[in-house]
Amino acid sequence: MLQLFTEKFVREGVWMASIKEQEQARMDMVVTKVKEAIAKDQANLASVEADKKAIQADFSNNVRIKTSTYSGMMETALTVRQQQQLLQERENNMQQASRRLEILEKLEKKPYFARIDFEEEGEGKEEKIYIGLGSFTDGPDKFLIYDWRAPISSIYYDGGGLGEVSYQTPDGERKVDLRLKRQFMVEDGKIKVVFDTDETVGDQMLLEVLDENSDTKMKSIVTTIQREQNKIIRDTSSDLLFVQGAAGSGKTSAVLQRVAFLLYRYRGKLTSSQVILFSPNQLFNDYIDQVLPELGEQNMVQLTYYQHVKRRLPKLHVETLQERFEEDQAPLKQKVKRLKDSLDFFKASKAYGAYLERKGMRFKDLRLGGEVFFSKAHIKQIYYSFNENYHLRNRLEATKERLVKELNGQINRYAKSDQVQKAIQDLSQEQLNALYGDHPRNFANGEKELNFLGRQYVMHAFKPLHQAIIKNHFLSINGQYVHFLKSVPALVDLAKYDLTKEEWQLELAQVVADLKAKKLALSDVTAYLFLYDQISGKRGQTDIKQVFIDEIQDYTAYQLAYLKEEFPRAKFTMLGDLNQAIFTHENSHSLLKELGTMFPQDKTKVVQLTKSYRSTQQITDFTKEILLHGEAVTAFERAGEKPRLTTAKTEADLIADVVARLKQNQADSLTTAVIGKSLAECEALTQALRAEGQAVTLIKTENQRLAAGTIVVPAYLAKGLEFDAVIMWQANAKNYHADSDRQLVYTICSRAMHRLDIFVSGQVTPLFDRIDPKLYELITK
Ligand SMILES: Nc1ncnc2c1ncn2[C@@H]1O[C@H](COP(=O)(O)OP(=O)(O)OP(=O)(O)O)[C@@H](O)[C@H]1O
Repeated sequence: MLQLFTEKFVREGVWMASIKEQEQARMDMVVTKVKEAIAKDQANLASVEADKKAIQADFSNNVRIKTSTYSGMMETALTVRQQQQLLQERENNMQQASRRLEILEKLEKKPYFARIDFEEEGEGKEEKIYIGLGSFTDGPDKFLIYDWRAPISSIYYDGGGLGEVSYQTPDGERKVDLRLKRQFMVEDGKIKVVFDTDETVGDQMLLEVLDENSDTKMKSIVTTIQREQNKIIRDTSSDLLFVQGAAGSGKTSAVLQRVAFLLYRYRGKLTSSQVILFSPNQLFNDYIDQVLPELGEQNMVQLTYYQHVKRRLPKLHVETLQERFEEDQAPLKQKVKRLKDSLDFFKASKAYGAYLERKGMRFKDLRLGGEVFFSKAHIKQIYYSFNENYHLRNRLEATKERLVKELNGQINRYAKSDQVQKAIQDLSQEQLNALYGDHPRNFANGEKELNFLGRQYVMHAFKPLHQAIIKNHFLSINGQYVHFLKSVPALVDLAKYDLTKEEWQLELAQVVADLKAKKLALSDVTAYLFLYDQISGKRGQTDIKQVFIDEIQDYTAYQLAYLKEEFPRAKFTMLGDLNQAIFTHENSHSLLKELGTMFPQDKTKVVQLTKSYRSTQQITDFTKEILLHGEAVTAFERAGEKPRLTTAKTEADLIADVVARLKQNQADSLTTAVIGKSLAECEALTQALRAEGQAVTLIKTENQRLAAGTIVVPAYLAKGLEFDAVIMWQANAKNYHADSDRQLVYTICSRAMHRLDIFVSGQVTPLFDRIDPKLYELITK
């Protein structure tokens, strides 16, 4: 029997070896052609560049600037325009050519990673295609490589076994009989390993990829996209695509692949600057910024919600990530936050906006030199003098127009006044020249000239006032926001949020004090901006076509509703794990419900990802038990060590063990992140580790870069990241006791790919009580 098996393996081994040879021969042929194409493209690029230089040289040598006559000026303008167009055309060609060249250079190293053989229904002949990062042809329609985003490539990812499968084309669904699915691991044009997929070796390649070590930059998953991830990547029909996925299930990876897919699918109609990705923090932005370039695409716009709002409020201190995380929330604050974060509060903001169309606007006097020029009562009277067809935007515009008109009237009146006329007589020649400016000095008579100078003089003096009108300085946004908060009891049922009117008054006093100190909590910022947008009639950014929001569980319904108003033409992809809500806690579970009311049902798709790829089976089995409903999470079968929980009486007793662990990890070539709860705790630990001779980098703010080697990082900055080994520092009952800490503990532990250690002095967090002791190793010091 054993002999039979051995023979079978030897036979298969020999067979695979000859397949590898054949495939390598084909790959060599393709690489040669890619090289030829590179040489051709380089020559092309050089000639376009030379062409561009020639146009520039021609321009500076031959264009004579003629400004003495009108026709001369027109002629010059036309020539300049023509030259600019020529240059622009060359510039576009160059950009396209260099992008193509970049892809070809990638293809030279790794032409493709998969082959599929299939027969299309009704075609009667078998086809075989190779799939890589970009398409490459050898003559019209002779594809040597298919782009992974081409419709047909989908069947490689849609997986399962061989046999009948279907794929979507822009013209509808097509069926094929899939006969072979072959994967290649390639380095520098050489095939290292070939896998033929059948029932027995389904995920061999994935296993190899997941076994690799972490990096300070995220990598693309193009070679091993899984079926459920493929659905997310290729969806084109939803206005809202909501991806709920376990930690490490590939949400971020899939969504970055999706951006690349959409840029390909809508080439010419969608550019990377029309795609925005909101990330949890700046560190994460930095972590993922190589994925799209690796896929041969340009990065989309990437920012955090904080950056997005903060840049509009430069003069206010907006609560930072750290403040938000580390503040101790009193029960009243929590109730208030629940209300302010809700869709009810958003609706109240809208209702208040509608109310302002009739009354309630707050204005500030417009002053000049300390004197009231336009009083707030006057401005208010103008504002509400327009009929009810005027909405807030038109009302504001019309008010400004009226104020400018009145200002002009005043300017004319002042210009003729004796006071001004006298002032002009006293001006020096230099000051007069400044008043004339570029204006021709051929006045019909002296009076006209004096009038002109008078106007100029007054206009100059009134300029700050004019600016103040244009810049809406007569609006009182702080006063208006406070007024809105005062009106809230009439707009929302406070009892629904378990709040009394007295409690709301307390909150109001707090916001007033905050605004005086030029501060704003994050839960007020969005409502504040939205109010300003309504009053000023700011239009949404209609050019943005795709908005991606990662770690959606940390957003509030209010913020999402606001983003939807801001990007009215965009389709949304939101991804998150309601089990990792570290800022919004229990609210996160109602988020999905609230989202459901914001988008049309038939245009909303919810996809669940339950398989976790990041961690070994042992780590995933452990981390999912931290959750109350973790049973839905399944581990990808990759074996590793059990997580280890080390306890000691005092913190000092633990340091030596942490150091020993770090050394072991280094010896095993594993990069470690030590994750603590607060920044203060991380700072203290960093010092202790450094005193023991460990070179560690402390990540203090999100604006830092992820360094190679061991890092110490507070939990709220570890979102979305992953590390070979994680040391959770001080998982004690003091740090993590409430049920609401569960999600944070889960987030920390689920950052580990290959090894997880937990250190505790004092009492272990009760959140571990429910974990089966068989799932970890307990070491008591
Ligand atoms: N199809 C895949 N092929 C290869 N690797 C994958 C695949 N899917 C996920 N991974 C890997 O699993 C890890 C986790 O992926 P990712 O960070 O995208 O997950 P996530 O769902 O966003 O996680 P979290 O919510 O915990 O931040 C990454 O290392 C990623 O490369």
